[in-house]
Amino acid sequence: MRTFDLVIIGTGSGNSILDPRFKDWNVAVVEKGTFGGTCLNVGCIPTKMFVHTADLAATPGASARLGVDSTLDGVRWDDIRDRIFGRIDPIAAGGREYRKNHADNSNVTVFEGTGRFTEPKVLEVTLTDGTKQTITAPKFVLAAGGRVTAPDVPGLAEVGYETSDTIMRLAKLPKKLTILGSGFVAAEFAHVFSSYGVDVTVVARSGALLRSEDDDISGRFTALAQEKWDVRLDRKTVRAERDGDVIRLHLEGPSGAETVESDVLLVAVGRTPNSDILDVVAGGVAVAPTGHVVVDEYQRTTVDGVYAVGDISSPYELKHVANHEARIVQHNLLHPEDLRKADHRFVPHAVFTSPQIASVGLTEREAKASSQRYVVAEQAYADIAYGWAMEDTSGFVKLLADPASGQLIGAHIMGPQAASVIQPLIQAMSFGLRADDMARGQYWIHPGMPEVVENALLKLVLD
Ligand SMILES: Cc1cc2nc3c(=O)[nH]c(=O)nc-3n(C[C@H](O)[C@H](O)[C@H](O)COP(=O)(O)OP(=O)(O)OC[C@H]3O[C@@H](n4cnc5c(N)ncnc54)[C@H](O)[C@@H]3O)c2cc1C
Ligand SMILES: NC(=O)c1ccc[n+]([C@@H]2O[C@H](COP(=O)([O-])OP(=O)(O)OC[C@H]3O[C@@H](n4cnc5c(N)ncnc54)[C@H](O)[C@@H]3O)[C@@H](O)[C@H]2O)c1
Repeated sequence: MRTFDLVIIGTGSGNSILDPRFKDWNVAVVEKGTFGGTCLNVGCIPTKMFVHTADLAATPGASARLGVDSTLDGVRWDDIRDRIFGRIDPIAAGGREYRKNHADNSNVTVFEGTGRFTEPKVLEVTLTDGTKQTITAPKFVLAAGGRVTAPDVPGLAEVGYETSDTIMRLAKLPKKLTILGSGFVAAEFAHVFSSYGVDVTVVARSGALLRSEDDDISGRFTALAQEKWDVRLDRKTVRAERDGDVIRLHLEGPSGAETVESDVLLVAVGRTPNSDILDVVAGGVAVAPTGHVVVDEYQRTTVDGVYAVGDISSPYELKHVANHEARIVQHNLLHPEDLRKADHRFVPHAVFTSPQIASVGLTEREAKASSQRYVVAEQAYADIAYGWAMEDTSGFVKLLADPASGQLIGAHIMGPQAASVIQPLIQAMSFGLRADDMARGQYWIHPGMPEVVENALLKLVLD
């Protein structure tokens, strides 16, 4: 058994923990897949590169009503795909090379294989050549992320479906794509592929897309989606079958039995933490019923010296959360006498679909359920100067605030650049700025998009 000072499992957010301050630590890094993890290789980065090209491809369709006539001559899938991964793959390879062979990392040993705990702080790694190595350390960081799941639908495993891990590398663009699921991945890839001219069907088991968003966002997004995609709501997927090049889903819905056919099926029904593959329970680490490793506010697991970060322990499953937690663990490893807490008070997210969506804090549904007093204000993009100039028809900001304290408790935006427009609201919530002070205590550039936030703030009726 080899002994290290620190073992890091997973090279997504885990890889960012090491810096020159660890130069005197004898560190083992364990990775079973591609260096860099989900966000770099199959998540945030490539998806947003596809979304950018989708936004470009969608422009001719949106600009004619403003008097700018252009046509989309075509989408060169092979070129888009190869350009994107031609930029990403070398970063992953470079990250691996740096950790394995660069002089900066002479204190780091990379184990390429799958780690599995056999007892507390003892990890057996099955290397890619099939051999096994056992390693131990007083400190561990569990950063093994999560993986795509699939529902238990008869025939599904046999039809050859895609997931977010595989769909971006398709050999050719499909004519017809069915997406099973109606969350983040579904909304983003429906936008990408429909903008490229693919005929998209979205199968949702509930009555709305993105239903964990505020009901106004989810409702309006679903209505817009129904204009662009074949949206099947309240559908149970009963069976899947392949018939030559066609994948057929048998559904049951409000009007009875129906089928949907396509040449590619994307399954996008969520992810599960990799705590089972890692057998953290054998390592003495407690796991929640969701499969997430249990951590305290310092990102400590139930085993002394063992920390966890990112999707393996976080219900948010977002890269900015994993990054924040990695910085907290980095500090806590280096300064055990001065531990820092992770801050999960106001975790925002954005869905890079069309229109873009961003949100932070409570939805109105959650505010109602919490029985706290709240006031609501809404502002349409169309009624601020820039949104009016763009002739935006669907975008809006919805704010919830506590009228007694003046504090914002939730912000929900659908519309152009929502992921950027929301940032001052995240800042206000994080630093406790009152909504009225925020509106009146600063200039808002005219005519800038953030005026939609200013006007929503001004509409809040506080005590
Ligand atoms: C399609 C898609 C788009 C996304 N877009 C966004 C976005 O726009 N914004 C955003 O904030 N988030 C986004 N996310 C979520 C984001 O990618 C994740 O939250 C983030 O990557 C999690 O990082 P992590 O370090 O926890 O895990 P990962 O990056 O998944 O890293 C875990 C690593 O551990 C390795 N590993 C697992 N088990 C073992 C084992 N037993 N032994 C050795 N190694 C192991 C894995 O191979 C992997 O490399 C997206 C996710 C997906 C799937
Ligand atoms: N922009 C971003 O930040 C971004 C983008 C993509 C993915 N992600 C992350 O990746 C994770 C995975 O994304 P996702 O879209 O797969 O998950 P999700 O949790 O966002 O959505 C899953 C969807 O599948 C549906 N579903 C679940 N079980 C089902 C079943 N048996 N049959 C039919 N539908 C079912 C759910 O109702 C939900 O609509 C998310 O949690 C998210 O945090 C983030």
